[in-house]
Amino acid sequence: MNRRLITSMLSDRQIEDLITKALEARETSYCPYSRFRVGSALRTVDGKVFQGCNIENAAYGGAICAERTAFAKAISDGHRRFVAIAVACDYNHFITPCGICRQFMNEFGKDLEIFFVNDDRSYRRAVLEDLLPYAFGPENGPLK
Ligand SMILES: O=c1ccn([C@H]2C[C@H](O)[C@@H](CO)O2)c(=O)[nH]1
Ligand SMILES: [Zn+2]
Repeated sequence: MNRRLITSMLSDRQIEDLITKALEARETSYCPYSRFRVGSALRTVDGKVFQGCNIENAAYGGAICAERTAFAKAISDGHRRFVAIAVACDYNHFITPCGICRQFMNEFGKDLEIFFVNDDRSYRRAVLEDLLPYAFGPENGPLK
């Protein structure tokens, strides 16, 4: 199903909850090198929400983004199916996931809704498939 042109699968209340949790998750960000705090909140199909933050490293390449932190927490707790993720940074800015995160998230479903959250709680919404067109995913690799 192509969900790009239709409205969110989430209710307004669920969207607001995800926004609150993404903004809150910034507080735990470990970002002494960039000073760019990012928080995320990932909702599973059964309604659980996992929060994530970016975690940087003295060896800069070892950093992990807020999006992948939330996915790692959820997957390692046994969840594989997700409906949406909200991402927020500290600025008046609609942050969008980096290329590594887009590929990482695509493994678990190109239908994922992504909410880019501004400091004032306003947001933009996209579907992962539109952020990573012609993706190489599990249906193309050795699992196909
Ligand atoms: O969508 C994004 C973009 C960037 N970052 C992090 C990585 C790094 O710690 C800092 C600056 O790029 O922000 C995220 O967590 N998510
Ligand atoms: Zn990323």
